[in-house]
Amino acid sequence: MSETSWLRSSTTTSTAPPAPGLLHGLAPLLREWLPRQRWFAGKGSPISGFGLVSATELLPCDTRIGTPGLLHVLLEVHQADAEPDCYQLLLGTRTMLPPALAPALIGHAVGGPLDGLTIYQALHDPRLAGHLLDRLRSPGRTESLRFTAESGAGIPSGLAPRLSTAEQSNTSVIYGDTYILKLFRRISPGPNPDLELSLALARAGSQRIAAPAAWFEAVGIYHEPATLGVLQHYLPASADGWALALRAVDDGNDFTPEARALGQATAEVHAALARALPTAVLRRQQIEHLAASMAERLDAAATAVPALRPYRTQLRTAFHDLAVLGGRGRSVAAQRVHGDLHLGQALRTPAQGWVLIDFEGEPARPLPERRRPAPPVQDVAGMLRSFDYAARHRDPVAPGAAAWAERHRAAFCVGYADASGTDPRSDPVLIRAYETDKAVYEVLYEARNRPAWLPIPMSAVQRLAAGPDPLAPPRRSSS
Ligand SMILES: Nc1ncnc2c1ncn2[C@@H]1O[C@H](COP(=O)(O)OP(=O)(O)O)[C@@H](O)[C@H]1O
Ligand SMILES: O=P(O)(O)O[C@H]1O[C@H](CO)[C@@H](O[C@H]2O[C@H](CO)[C@@H](O)[C@H](O)[C@H]2O)[C@H](O)[C@H]1O
Repeated sequence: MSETSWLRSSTTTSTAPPAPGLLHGLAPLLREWLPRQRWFAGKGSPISGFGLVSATELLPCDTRIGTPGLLHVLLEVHQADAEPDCYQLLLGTRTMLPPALAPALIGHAVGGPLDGLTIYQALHDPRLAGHLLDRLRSPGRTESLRFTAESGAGIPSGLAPRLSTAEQSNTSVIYGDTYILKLFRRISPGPNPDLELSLALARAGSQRIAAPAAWFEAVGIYHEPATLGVLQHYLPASADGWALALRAVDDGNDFTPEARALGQATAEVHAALARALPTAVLRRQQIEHLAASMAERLDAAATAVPALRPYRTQLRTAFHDLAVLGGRGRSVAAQRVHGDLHLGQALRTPAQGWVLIDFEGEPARPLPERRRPAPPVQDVAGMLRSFDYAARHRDPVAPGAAAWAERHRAAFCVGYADASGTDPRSDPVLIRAYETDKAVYEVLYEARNRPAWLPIPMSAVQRLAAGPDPLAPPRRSSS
């Protein structure tokens, strides 16, 4: 027998339970390997157990001629004091006998031998990454995996794959500078907003996004399909806004025309989202609830980061003012938004100008919350924070940093107003609440991930705690 089918005795389908044998073999390998992966969100807490959600053999390993197998796994990871998270793995399987793992793949081994096979990260193997593209080109089901191509996508075969080297929370493969496949790592039931929003925008004719060409989902496992990966058009020769802004700061160049164009692009995306997807009007109760959730996030962040505590009382006034706004009968328009907009999420392209990517929202928030309509000022606040980050990335208290940030923040708002008719600064209570909420999130993010960067959001915390921005342009009455 030349074909080694791992799952011959244990194939998982939507109707059959996963075989414990497979999990038993994989568990010790994964316990070591998972915490070392950048996308693994549960670092710092030991893994207490695994649950196999599904295992699908997309390609059997042929031990006779030495061709690799491709195994798709959804795995529940249990850790103390937390709900289990579900992760998506794409595992390559190759025989231990010659021809063994190619030198280029050795660094990407997960472990083995397991049933005589070495297990490795499949997307590093061009043959397996190519097989996945082939699977996306031909719609249909393989057990609990459903592959869909956008009608008329016409995805060609044989595009050379390369793994993206970008710092990211998921894993992406670029195919011949034509497509980029993002494989989501942490999986939740329901449509991933990155697919949901970019598909809605593409179908509405927006040029401000990378249009999806194909995607795949897990079906029959949860109460609704879970998005697993999206193949989008690749934007060649693009540069991300963060890199461009840093260069402008370092070279002393004026970046305000780009900031203004980015404000216009953001407003265009918001307008298209409001047309394409459900909107809502937030009234007293919802606004008070919003303010209360922001205050809760502040409390949680202050518990985790002592540096925040001296500013807590003053920062709370931003959320109190928001609640008062609701109490006075003001309503706030809400719609689907990007949810985690910053300069790194904007690509400057030669053909389309600014394009926004990664509509997933803040990965730490639960999916239903990320899919809820929100005031579009949430994205504006994210981008305003990003200009402040760019100005202070070398030295948070550099002379001139505050002025650079203010000029570019203002240019972004002017651009937003050009395209939408409304300057976000005309709603100072709303924008201060959202900017405060974002700065608090960033304090926690930096404390956990990049402690050396903590002074950047802390400088914003000090500014926001001091009260409403004295440099703000004429305001509309908030009552
Ligand atoms: N359509 C695209 N064209 C070109 N580059 C892209 C495209 N989509 C993403 N990228 C690049 O990949 C990086 C990571 O993408 P992103 O969607 O932010 O991933 P993640 O959600 O995993 O962080 C981006 O910063 C960008 O450099
Ligand atoms: O990369 P993600 O989209 O997952 O976002 C997370 O990481 C970002 C950093 O990479 C972080 O953004 C913060 O740092 C940026 C500079 O590196 C800055 O431009 C952003 O304004 C600032 O918020 C983001 O908050 C976090 O969710």
